[in-house]
Amino acid sequence: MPTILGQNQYGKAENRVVKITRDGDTHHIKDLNVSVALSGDMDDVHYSGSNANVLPTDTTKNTVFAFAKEHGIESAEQFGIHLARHFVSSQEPIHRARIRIEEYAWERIATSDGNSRFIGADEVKHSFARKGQETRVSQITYDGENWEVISGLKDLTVMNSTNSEFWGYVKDKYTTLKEAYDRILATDVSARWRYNWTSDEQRMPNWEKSYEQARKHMLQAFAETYSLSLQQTLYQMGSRIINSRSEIDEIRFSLPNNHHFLVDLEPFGLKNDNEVYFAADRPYGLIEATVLRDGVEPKIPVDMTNL
Ligand SMILES: O=c1[nH]c(=O)c2[nH]c(=O)[nH]c2[nH]1
Repeated sequence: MPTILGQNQYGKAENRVVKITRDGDTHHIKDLNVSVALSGDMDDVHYSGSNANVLPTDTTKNTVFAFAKEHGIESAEQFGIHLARHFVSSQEPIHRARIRIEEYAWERIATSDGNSRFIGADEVKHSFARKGQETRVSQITYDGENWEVISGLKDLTVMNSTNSEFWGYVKDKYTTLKEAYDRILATDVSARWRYNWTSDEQRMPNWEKSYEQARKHMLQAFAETYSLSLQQTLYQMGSRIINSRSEIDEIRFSLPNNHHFLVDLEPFGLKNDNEVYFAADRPYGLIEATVLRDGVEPKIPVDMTNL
């Protein structure tokens, strides 16, 4: 049966590019997921395997990262226009470029009043929470006598674009990680906290207020901790909640370390001055721990996935 080639397109999908623009100590984030699909004179590669007209998908990926540096990311639309025009105008066999972009929105984390290192600023200049992501969760257990209330949240994505280091760790023959003195620290917070209220219904906590306050303290601790490891930041987040909310005795975190790797732009003659990052989705470090009020028995399960 004779066959003919129908519609075809190719390119690199889901290039996760994060661009930090540093305006003094105020940072701005653009976080995009960019997919490139090119089409044109591509019969030969399908019919005979000749790659003579094929710009590698790897090159389309590099172009996305290089353009983030060269042209900046003013808007997703503007960035997509630059890319599409480039592929069609620079490659004779390419007649059509479709650039799809998802943009993840971030908002600045508000600072605490008083003893913050960022007094005077309403918002931390380099700390962000991703918009509209999180899910609030709770588990209520009652045995006819006593209550156990565990509340928390998951999928609250946060990022510090500076004030994070990681060095001084153990190095064995398999260690290749370079020490970092200014890295991005990003995680999807999953936290569960346990209330010490168990029975007196007249003295029940105000659940709405407690949730808002616990969330706020946790975010402020994330933003205000100069981090030497995600473990240290986790402990600060937990102890900030325990110290500021007397109704909460225990909190457990599961924090993926969402790695952001600086992209090597040297091959394109470009200097990457901590601006353009590849946001990797896996594998990721997973940092988990419980923070307790001193003297309290831990009760939140180690594995919180079903909680
Ligand atoms: O904050 C971190 N903690 C680690 O334990 C770790 N391990 C690693 O490779 N990177 C990091 N970062």
